[in-house]
Amino acid sequence: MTDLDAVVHGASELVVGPAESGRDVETVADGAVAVVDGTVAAVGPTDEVTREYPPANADRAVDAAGRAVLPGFVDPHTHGLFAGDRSDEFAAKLRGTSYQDILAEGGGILRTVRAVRAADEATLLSNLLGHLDTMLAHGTTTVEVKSGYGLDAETELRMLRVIDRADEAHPVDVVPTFMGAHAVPEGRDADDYVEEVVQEQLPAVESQGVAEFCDVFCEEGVFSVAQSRRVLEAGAKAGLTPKVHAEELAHIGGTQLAAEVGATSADHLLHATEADIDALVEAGVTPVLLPGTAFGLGAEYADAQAFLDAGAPVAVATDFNPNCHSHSVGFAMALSCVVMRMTPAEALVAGTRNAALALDRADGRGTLCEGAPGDLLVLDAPTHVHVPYQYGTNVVDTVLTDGRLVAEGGSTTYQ
Ligand SMILES: N=CN[C@@H](CCC(=O)O)C(=O)O
Ligand SMILES: [Zn+2]
Repeated sequence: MTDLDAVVHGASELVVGPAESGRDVETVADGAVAVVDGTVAAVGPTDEVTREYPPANADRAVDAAGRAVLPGFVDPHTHGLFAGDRSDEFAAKLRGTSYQDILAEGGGILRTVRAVRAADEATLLSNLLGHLDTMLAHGTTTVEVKSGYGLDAETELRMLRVIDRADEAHPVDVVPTFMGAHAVPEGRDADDYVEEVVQEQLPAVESQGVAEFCDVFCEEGVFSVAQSRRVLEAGAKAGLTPKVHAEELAHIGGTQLAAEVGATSADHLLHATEADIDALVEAGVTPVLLPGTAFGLGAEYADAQAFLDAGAPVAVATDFNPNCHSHSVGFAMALSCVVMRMTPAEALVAGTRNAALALDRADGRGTLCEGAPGDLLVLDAPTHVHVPYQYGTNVVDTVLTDGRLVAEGGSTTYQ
């Protein structure tokens, strides 16, 4: 027996997914979508879809009433599990203190590490679930969450366990990434710590089966290309797919490394060169741009146009973390348009289908094509353009995951 979970109909604009060019979106006017057993069963004009799937027969019928319907947002880069408060660093950065200075003085990531080590599992879980609620109300239906605020086997595993429990408990689909190589712990030598990650942390993560990706902060003054390669190759042997934080604060070669190790994504890329971009495209690595981070740091932005012109499937993410406290993919899309000069359609594809590529999801996620997960949004606006156009406003009204209503009017509704 199949179950007609939901029929959403009467959309002024139903965004199915990227158009063939990859730089535009395919839309249906007066569109509808039917979700059966958690999966999109039909999309098309309202009269056709509702003839086959009458709203009266659905567990949930939603009259979009002239508003836009989009695929749920996918956020492929966050450090969304943390404890403590770093708002004072925001103020210090505004007065001119650099991110690196804060880190060198034991602040930044290292400060969050101290707070996370001191937090119990229940506190961490409650923190993460709270952030997931906010993300969901802003339209995120799939999110990647990294460990990396433990920097020892015990705390890294605690973080990954919490990420797994949050995935079980929450309607947002949570993708776990191990990032033991997020910073060098205080008082430790980087080479020595890399060996701890490889010989102690990775085997523990592998034995618990609690992570899908392995990420590393390949950055001047953090982990060199050689150290990052060591971690990513050991991660791959442990069954974890590589991801790389590359060329964020300086250009040191993380992008070429991402291409060499066949990473799923290379992220940040503020200082990537033309040769780097070509290498990523050649190797099929998805570039993930994080304009919210550049915004918060007052830094230069990645050259989105160069990536788009090279034919790269540009993805955007929030990089939600204590240094970039934005839960909103819509805000990242607004910055993508206003600052990186992407079109609203390019920004939407970047925050949906391409973001799913950055998480190796080949199940149609980030689109509303037949067979895709029934994760979708009804905006309080007539077209997708309103997501970046109404920057600073949450234009997401209704959220369904797997065809189930989970948020409405800015609040979650699941139990
Ligand atoms: N750059 C490294 N990691 C994070 C920042 C984490 C933090 O400052 O706590 C990022 O991607 O922006
Ligand atoms: Zn990051």
